Amino acid sequence: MYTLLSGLYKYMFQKDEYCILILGLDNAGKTTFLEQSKTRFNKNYKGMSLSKITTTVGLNIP
Ligand SMILES: Nc1nc2c(ncn2[C@@H]2O[C@H](COP(=O)(O)OP(=O)(O)OP(=O)(O)O)[C@@H](O)[C@H]2O)c(=O)[nH]1
Ligand SMILES: [Mg+2]
Repeated sequence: MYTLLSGLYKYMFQKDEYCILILGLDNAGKTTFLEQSKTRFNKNYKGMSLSKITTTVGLNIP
């Protein structure tokens, strides 16, 4: 019974999770696209100014 109820709860309230790979050459606009997407779809996220985005060194894990 507990499993049934917890499964129903998860089905109703859990958010879907997606994995997205952004692939492109240097200076293709990957970081800009990521920042713009986060700004557009996350109301609480205050986006980085476009002029401040420079070449990414290492990883960019959101
Ligand atoms: N005109 C134009 N410029 C863009 C667009 N998207 C990004 N840029 C510019 O392209 C340049 C590189 O953007 P980045 O987002 O740093 O590119 P990146 O793919 O993350 O680069 P790396 O981190 O070096 O791999 C920046 O000067 C951006 O302002 C676009 O849609 N149009
Ligand atoms: Mg980058």
